[in-house]
Amino acid sequence: MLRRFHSLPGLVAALIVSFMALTGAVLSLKPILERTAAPATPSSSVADLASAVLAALPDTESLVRSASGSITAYSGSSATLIDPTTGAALGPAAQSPLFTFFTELHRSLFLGDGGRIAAGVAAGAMIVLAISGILLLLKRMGGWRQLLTNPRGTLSQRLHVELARLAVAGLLLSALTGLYMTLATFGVLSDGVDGFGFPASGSGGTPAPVASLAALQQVPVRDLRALVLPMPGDPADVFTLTTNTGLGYVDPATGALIDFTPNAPAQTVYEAIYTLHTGQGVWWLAALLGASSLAVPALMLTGTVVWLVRRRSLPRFAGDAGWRKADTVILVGSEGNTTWSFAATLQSALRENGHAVHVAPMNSLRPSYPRARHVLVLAATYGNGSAPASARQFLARLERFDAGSADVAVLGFGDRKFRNFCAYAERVAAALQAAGVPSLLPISTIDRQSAQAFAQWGRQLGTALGEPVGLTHAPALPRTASYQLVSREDFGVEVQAPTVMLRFAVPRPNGWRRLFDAGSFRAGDLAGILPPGDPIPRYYSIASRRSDGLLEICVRQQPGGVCSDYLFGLKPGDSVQAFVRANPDFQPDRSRRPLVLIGAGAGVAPLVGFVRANSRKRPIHLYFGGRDPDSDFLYGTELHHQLRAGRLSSLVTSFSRVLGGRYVQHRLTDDAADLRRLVEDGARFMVCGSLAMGEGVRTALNAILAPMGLDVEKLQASGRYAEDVY
Ligand SMILES: Cc1cc2nc3c(=O)[nH]c(=O)nc-3n(C[C@H](O)[C@H](O)[C@H](O)COP(=O)(O)O)c2cc1C
Repeated sequence: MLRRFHSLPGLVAALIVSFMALTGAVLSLKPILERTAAPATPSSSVADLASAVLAALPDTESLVRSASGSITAYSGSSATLIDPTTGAALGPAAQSPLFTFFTELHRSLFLGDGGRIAAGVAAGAMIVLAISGILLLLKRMGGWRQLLTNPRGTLSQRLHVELARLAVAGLLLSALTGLYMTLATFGVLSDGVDGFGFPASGSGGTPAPVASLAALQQVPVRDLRALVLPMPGDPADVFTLTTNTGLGYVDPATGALIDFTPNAPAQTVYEAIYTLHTGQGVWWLAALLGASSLAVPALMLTGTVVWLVRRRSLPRFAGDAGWRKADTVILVGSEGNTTWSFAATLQSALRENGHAVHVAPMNSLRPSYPRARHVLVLAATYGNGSAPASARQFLARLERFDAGSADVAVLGFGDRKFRNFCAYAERVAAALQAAGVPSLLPISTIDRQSAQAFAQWGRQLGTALGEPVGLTHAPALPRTASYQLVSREDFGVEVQAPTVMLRFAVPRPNGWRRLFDAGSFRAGDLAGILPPGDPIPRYYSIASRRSDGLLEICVRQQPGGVCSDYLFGLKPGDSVQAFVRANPDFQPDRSRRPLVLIGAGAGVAPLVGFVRANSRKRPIHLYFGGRDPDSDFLYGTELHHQLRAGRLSSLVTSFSRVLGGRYVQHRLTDDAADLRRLVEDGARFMVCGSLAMGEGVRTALNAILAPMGLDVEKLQASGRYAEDVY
């Protein structure tokens, strides 16, 4: 919803908003130029100034002081620029035709009231864009604290975020004040100016010299806005004096101030808002507003690219029946998009059978589907059994769901090497059952995108529907790039734990392609590697950052492992097909509380990356498990260096193939008292390694935490325990 708010009015209003912003940016030059030519603020009085001007220009009818401090004397149709200190005439005052043109263009596009309304609508659109953008950013970065951290994603996404962060305050200010001024123009809000009352009449006495008039002597020139002189030959006429604080009249004979009316509060507000919008008299504000406005076309361009990329990444389904007409609804919970390709195969098989099919993300679950007889939910699982991106709102939406006469089948997609195999799909199936939605089929699961298992499920579905459903699925290849191996280091061969540290050069797309490049990554993210001839990627945790220019992973050779065998065979100069994938569930939080990192073998790779990035020197305690310090102590030299540099507070190692060898979980038990103290200080745990090691660590930590009334599950529920085990 938020995204739709940010993109739909965004694209529709982008052009007019950009136009308003660019004309506004031109106008912002005016206060800046005026500032460069600004006269010194004189300390003299209005009486002295008027007297000096009248001596030089006896026909002067009025004096006007601009927000930037320049003074103009008007007489009939002639306007003369005045030196505010001496009152001397400096020459004819000419309005810049450029600024006059742009002012009118910006206010009304030369279209009268219609243009003024369009300008107001553009201001409203800008407000919607700015606020929805801030909320999206908060969601994306994970809260206020993270708002200023480095953005992620494609170059266009990063540029969009960086520019928006710089410009949003100025743009919101321009838009809010612009909208206020439009509403004031049409009388919806008051500008506090109710027209002038009748000017008071003077005493009718003989006019005294202007320099001697007390009321004018008391007003310094810096407070003057305008002084209208009395008509010569009209003894009853008076001076009309407008100052920063109000409007009054001055008797030309006695110099007394008559009927001074202070500005109404609404006028003061209007004037403040006018200044905030135009930056008049405040050059640095004008510069800020102008610079923010210049960002708008760039935001429009990068925003459009972001929108196009997102659209391109969502699979398109030809012949979608729409949710109102569909008899079968397929809902997809996916993060890496592969489940969408299974949905496409299913959709086309059902359409061939004559079904009206609608396919949508699980997040788009509607309160009801009027004609649906079957709802088929295809859901992947992520992290610790959590929902993939396109399903995060599903369970909340389910509370308002009325299945009507439809029944439901859930198909889970996952990977058995994770502890919570298809756990999210199971949660969805349980929630549907609890909501009383009748079941078409019991839940089934697909391990590692198995096309055979999918075809088998198709046969079960066909039996339940009473029609053959042939699901022949050809997995779609993920979009990859070529990563060339720069160097490799081998470990653990002597202790039967061959592990290789591989460093690849990060490919940099050329020219405009960089805008679409999603190749940014940080330690803890995943490198998806495609072994030749195999469409299913294998994921490895990354130890480096994109800015290092290298993608570094550690791979343990698995007996019969297709991908690990392939990677072990690589020589420097060889290339692999790979892509990177964010792994937000396995990232250190931004707090300064202690971090306890536990890793064994190749699992230490992302943890070393977290230590490298610890420039704030947050307390980090690392437990490393291996077999023999002489053979598989990965990153041993570097970790000792990080200890000396203060990025690592303590390093505890544990080797299993040495005399009295032990596993890393045993070292945790040795340190139980210290660990409990760290937990009291709010420590967070991050564990990376094999499934068996992950289980051992859990068991040890549960025993350590028990006296505190805590366990790993509780820490996990409060976001203080993350694991990446396989
Ligand atoms: C970072 C990551 C975490 C995963 N966590 C789990 C998990 O906890 N349980 C599971 O069964 N599968 C897990 N998987 C496997 C995915 O669910 C599986 O590959 C699925 O087919 C991906 O579908 P998608 O590409 O549509 O998102 C994980 C995959 C990745 C990349």
